[in-house]
Amino acid sequence: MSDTSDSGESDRALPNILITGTPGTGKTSLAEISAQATRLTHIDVSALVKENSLHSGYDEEFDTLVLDDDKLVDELEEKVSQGGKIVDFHSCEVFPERWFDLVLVLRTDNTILYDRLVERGYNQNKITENIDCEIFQVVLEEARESYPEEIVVELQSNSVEDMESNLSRIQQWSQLEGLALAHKKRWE
Ligand SMILES: Nc1ncnc2c1ncn2[C@@H]1O[C@H](COP(=O)(O)OP(=O)(O)OP(=O)(O)O)[C@@H](O)[C@H]1O
Repeated sequence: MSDTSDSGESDRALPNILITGTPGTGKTSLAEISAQATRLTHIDVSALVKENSLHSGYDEEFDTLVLDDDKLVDELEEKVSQGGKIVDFHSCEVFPERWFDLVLVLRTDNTILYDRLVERGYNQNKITENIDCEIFQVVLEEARESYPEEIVVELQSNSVEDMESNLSRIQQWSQLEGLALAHKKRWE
């Protein structure tokens, strides 16, 4: 069953949310607690890429896997088209625009992000690359270029209070959007 009608409108019964942002900004943490608090299912893309070898090798310099975009999109298409997913990944331009009803870009202050990346054991090269990525807000610009501006929301993710506030916004939004989608389906 296609998930888009001729107008490109999705006919998902439950919304899809993408949580993106520089590595270390808290995507997986927020996605996990949000899935527990809503009817949305969490898809940790980084874990999926590793488990299903959705990459074309390993980049020694930046200590990272080289993503195979086509393999990833093929793997996710059916799952995401059903709706009701909260997807977390540090990049967003690889995904079709029609997949998501809301794109949350997490932002973290550089000093806080630096400490998190050190704690995670990243090498200096990888830390510098990610801090530069956050300073130049690479992921936010990528999200704004890839999705309609009105569905891209920037959220601070520095503290536990921020995480709690972000969670309650996701809970409220997913309930409202879920109602709206159900209403739309009922009256189509
Ligand atoms: N809002 C927050 N306040 C304080 N600590 C946080 C917050 N969000 C995440 N953290 C902590 O920061 C670290 C990184 O979080 P997490 O793994 O969720 O980031 P991520 O963006 O998913 O990283 P990656 O993209 O590498 O998977 C974890 O130790 C987590 O507990």
